[in-house]
Amino acid sequence: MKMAYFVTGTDTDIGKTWATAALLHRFRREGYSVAGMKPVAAGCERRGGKLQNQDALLLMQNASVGAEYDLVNPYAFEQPVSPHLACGGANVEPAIISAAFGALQQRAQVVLVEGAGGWYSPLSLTLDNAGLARILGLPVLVVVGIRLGCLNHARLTLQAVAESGLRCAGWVAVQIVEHMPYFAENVAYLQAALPAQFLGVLPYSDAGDFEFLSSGLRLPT
Ligand SMILES: Nc1ncnc2c1ncn2[C@@H]1O[C@H](COP(=O)(O)OP(=O)(O)OP(=O)(O)O)[C@@H](O)[C@H]1O
Ligand SMILES: C[C@H](N)[C@H](N)CCCCCC(=O)O
Ligand SMILES: [Mg+2]
Repeated sequence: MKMAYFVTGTDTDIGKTWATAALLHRFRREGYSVAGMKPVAAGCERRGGKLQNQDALLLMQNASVGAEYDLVNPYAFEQPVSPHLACGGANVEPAIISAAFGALQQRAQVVLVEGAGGWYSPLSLTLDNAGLARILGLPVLVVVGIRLGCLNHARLTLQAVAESGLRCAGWVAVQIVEHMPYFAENVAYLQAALPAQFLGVLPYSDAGDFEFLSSGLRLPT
């Protein structure tokens, strides 16, 4: 059986990549072969003459199948700004992303596709995360970085996903702030407020041991 999800979040820098890496391990623990994808990345370094992005490299490190860099991250832009600016007017072709996604699906039973920024963040001058998720036709996982302001961002994101006509298959709370006052109460509020399955908490960690961090997560259904 093939499964795939589009991973979005309440903002940039709130734990999407960490949650995606942990979920890759969670699926691996159930015996699935897994791959991650970061179709559009802004904020890349040149390695061996090629632009590469840390999120894409982290997803590759935590996958169970091998894949060429360009399949995991077909669009790599240098500047760490919104992709519609970083792309310098270059076209982001959904067909290229769909083809790379299809190739990953040939290799792995589970493919997790990490967006850039949040649900309505642009990926180019003509495409945003919501549009790409619709083109790929994937159920959506929402990562909520638990910090002040996230209750509003999380509810807005779930509403926007529903308006896009896509199913939200679950949400993950990431403890991105080590000592967040009322952390548990904020998570409890979201469990009651969000119309989607709660997949659990990714606890705060200095280490980034994704196998260990994934142990408290449920698989989406
Ligand atoms: N559970 C955690 N514990 C401690 N720090 C974390 C945790 N999750 C994420 N972080 C920190 O927050 C930073 C941002 O997380 P992450 O890279 O997953 O965000 P993102 O939402 O994927 O960002 P982007 O929009 O750039 O893709 C990480 O580099 C890491 O340092
Ligand atoms: C550079 C950063 N880390 C992300 N990759 C891009 C975030 C884009 C956010 C755009 C926005 O919604 O304002
Ligand atoms: Mg990321």
